[in-house]
Amino acid sequence: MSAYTALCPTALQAFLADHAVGALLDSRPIHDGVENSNYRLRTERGEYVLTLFESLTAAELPPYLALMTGLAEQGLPCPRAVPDRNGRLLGELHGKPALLAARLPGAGVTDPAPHHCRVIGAALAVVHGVGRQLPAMPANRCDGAWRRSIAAQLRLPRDCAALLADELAFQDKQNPSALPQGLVHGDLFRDNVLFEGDRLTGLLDWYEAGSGAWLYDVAVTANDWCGEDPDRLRALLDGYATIRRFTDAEQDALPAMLRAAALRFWLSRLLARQTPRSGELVQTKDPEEFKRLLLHRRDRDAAPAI
Ligand SMILES: Nc1ncnc2c1ncn2[C@@H]1O[C@H](COP(=O)(O)OP(=O)(O)OP(=O)(O)O)[C@@H](O)[C@H]1O
Ligand SMILES: N[C@@H](CCO)C(=O)O
Repeated sequence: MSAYTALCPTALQAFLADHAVGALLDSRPIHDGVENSNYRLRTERGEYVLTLFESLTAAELPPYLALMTGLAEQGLPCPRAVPDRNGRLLGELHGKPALLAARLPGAGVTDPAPHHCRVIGAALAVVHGVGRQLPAMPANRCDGAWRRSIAAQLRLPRDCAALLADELAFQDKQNPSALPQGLVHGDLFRDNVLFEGDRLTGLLDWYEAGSGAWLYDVAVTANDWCGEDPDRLRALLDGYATIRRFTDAEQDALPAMLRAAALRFWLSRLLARQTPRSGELVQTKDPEEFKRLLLHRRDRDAAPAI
């Protein structure tokens, strides 16, 4: 669970008084997420999620809020911000940028069936298609320069350092910018997606979104949803391809891209473990999970084909 900032009831009441949501009936921290502080609120008018941004600043947030609004207007199940009485989407609470959004129905899927993987694959391809009609986002932050800068900050045992050096060298030889590009979510893990039964009801947490290779987004999503399970991976790729066919170059690049996506989260989780943040209720995620997956993706015999 992450709730870095504790909510003071008086400050929360004052914040909500600026929004036409009625009186607060209940508030509780949300047991998922590692980046921001999230609270589930129930008021006289309905259910909401309050996010206090712990890293992104008020100046950095507008493109992400515009993106979520644009996607929701195109019919995708993305959070809709509740404007305050002056029409502003972003407020401030405890000195942090604060966003009130309508709570979407459904719950995260921890053990997805191939069916869920097919649905999320197709949804991702829809996102990529819809993104073409929206203003371009800044470049995805987790590129080769980012990898190198994180790697330079890490203190690792010798075997991990050797694996990292070898993988960085391999990835430096790839050319993701030659692949089809556009909007990428960048973090479409299971805990950023809601399902109600078999129906997809929420695509959350767009704060890693950017412009980049669509195949990178497919690989990030596939690594978390499918792990080492080939049936889930097949289903996710098939689902995606029902909306947009992969190009020949993407088919060739998939094994390397799955490695790049595993490397990206191994690095960010290692950094989070090494530089813990203080807070009320803080969770970090296990870097070993992505080290294991990276080793699996490097195994030539296990290399998947589209
Ligand atoms: N609009 C919403 N409707 C329903 N649930 C939501 C909504 N926004 C957030 N949540 C819930 O809060 C959890 C955390 O939200 P979110 O993923 O945005 O937080 P985060 O700290 O940025 O997480 P991450 O670690 O993925 O970066 C989600 O997994 C989901 O359960
Ligand atoms: N989804 C990320 C955390 C947020 O970026 C992870 O599981 O490491």
